[in-house]
Amino acid sequence: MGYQGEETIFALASGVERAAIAVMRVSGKGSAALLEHLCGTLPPPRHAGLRRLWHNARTRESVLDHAVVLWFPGPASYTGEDGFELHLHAGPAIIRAVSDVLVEQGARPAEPGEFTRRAVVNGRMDLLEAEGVADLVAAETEGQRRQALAQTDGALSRMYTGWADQLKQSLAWQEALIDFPDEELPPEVEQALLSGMAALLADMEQHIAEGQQGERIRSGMVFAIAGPPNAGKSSLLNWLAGRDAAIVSPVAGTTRDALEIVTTLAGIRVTFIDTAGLRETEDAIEAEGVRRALFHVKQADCVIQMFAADTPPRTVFPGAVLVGNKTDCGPVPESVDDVPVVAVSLRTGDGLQALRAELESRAETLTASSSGMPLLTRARHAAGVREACEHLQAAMQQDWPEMRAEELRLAMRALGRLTGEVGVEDLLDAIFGQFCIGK
Ligand SMILES: Nc1nc2c(ncn2[C@@H]2O[C@H](COP(=O)(O)OP(=O)(O)OP(=O)(O)O)[C@@H](O)[C@H]2O)c(=O)[nH]1
Ligand SMILES: [K+]
Ligand SMILES: [Mg+2]
Repeated sequence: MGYQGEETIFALASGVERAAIAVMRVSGKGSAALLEHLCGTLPPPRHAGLRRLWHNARTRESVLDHAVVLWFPGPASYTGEDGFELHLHAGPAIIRAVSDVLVEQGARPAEPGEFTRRAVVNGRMDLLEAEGVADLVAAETEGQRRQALAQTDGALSRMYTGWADQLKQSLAWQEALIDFPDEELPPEVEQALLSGMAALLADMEQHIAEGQQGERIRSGMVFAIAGPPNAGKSSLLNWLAGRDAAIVSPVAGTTRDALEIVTTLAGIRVTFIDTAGLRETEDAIEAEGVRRALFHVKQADCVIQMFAADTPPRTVFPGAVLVGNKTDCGPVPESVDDVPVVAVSLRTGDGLQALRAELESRAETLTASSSGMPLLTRARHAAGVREACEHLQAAMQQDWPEMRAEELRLAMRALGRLTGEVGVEDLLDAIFGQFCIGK
């Protein structure tokens, strides 16, 4: 603790859009001197004070603004360093004038994510929590907000740290087995060691298996609408979008290019893709459309398979939501291949509420954690846990005690890299480069 960034950095922490107030954030060694230069006396720590900001408070040279000032002495600050905030009137000329004084006095504009990076370097948060901050700032949906907030609160960090502790415990036992001849330790120790490792491995594997769910919440998911021509796929897309996004016509083969709309379903960001009607065709362009439709069916998190009342499908795509359209024209079968059919009419609105409920429940199922464990949210996490799993597996298969201990150490290191405890210098640039300036 007590680390002070040699360079004092500043950035506008509020957005660039027109607003009443702009928050200028400053952090680093020179903060106290800078704030005194601007407003004379420091307000009490973490208490808002109304101050005149001067070009130079000592000489009382030209007032820049009247501002609310907050003084955050380290180490109990966001970055762990001394820092302060100025709540300025948000006029561009004021922001420029204050920035100019800060630069004159030796501060420099912050790089993207530099405040949070300093917070990590100073031990105020770990890497996972920092990634949570980035996700929280970017969150657009309720699901993203909830997940990012949990990660910022350390839910994922605590789980990984707990796993690393269990590995450390196993390692301690393993080393005891190495150090003491086997007569002195009861055989149950070896047994307990192995069953502990097996239980941990099962948890990790479950976590990886649920990995997609967290990534789906974070980046959203894709529902592809597919089925034969004239089933009403484009009509469904327009209903979901609440506007005439796609061309609807009685001509079979109207849709060629896949068309996307983005909306929120049960708090999850969902992209719906309308695709070309699936059929054999001589038309080269339509054939390309069909090829793309099949590509989207394969890639999607969920397929909405549509058909018109009079032409039910012979086979159902795996996991599809089956929708029978045009109930106004005739009866729709209750199920196909034991898969229940949601019967609707996009013309009359019949069944659409039930369809929305079904789609929402799909969105929830596809993003739920069945184990109750916090979900991993990035490919980086999946790769790290997978690596830890591989070493743990290798440890369990090892008969040679020293090698087993080494595999346990490697598994611990893989988890340590996730929270940023070990060897992450190279990771920092990659992670913080994606932040916005001012965070
Ligand atoms: N009677 C009736 N007609 C419908 C209904 N839904 C859609 N239609 C009509 O069916 C025709 C085809 O609808 P589209 O939405 O273009 O069907 P599509 O599946 O996108 O067709 P392609 O893009 O050619 O594959 C249009 O004339 C729609 O107005 C419905 O519930 N009842
Ligand atoms: K059509
Ligand atoms: Mg269409």
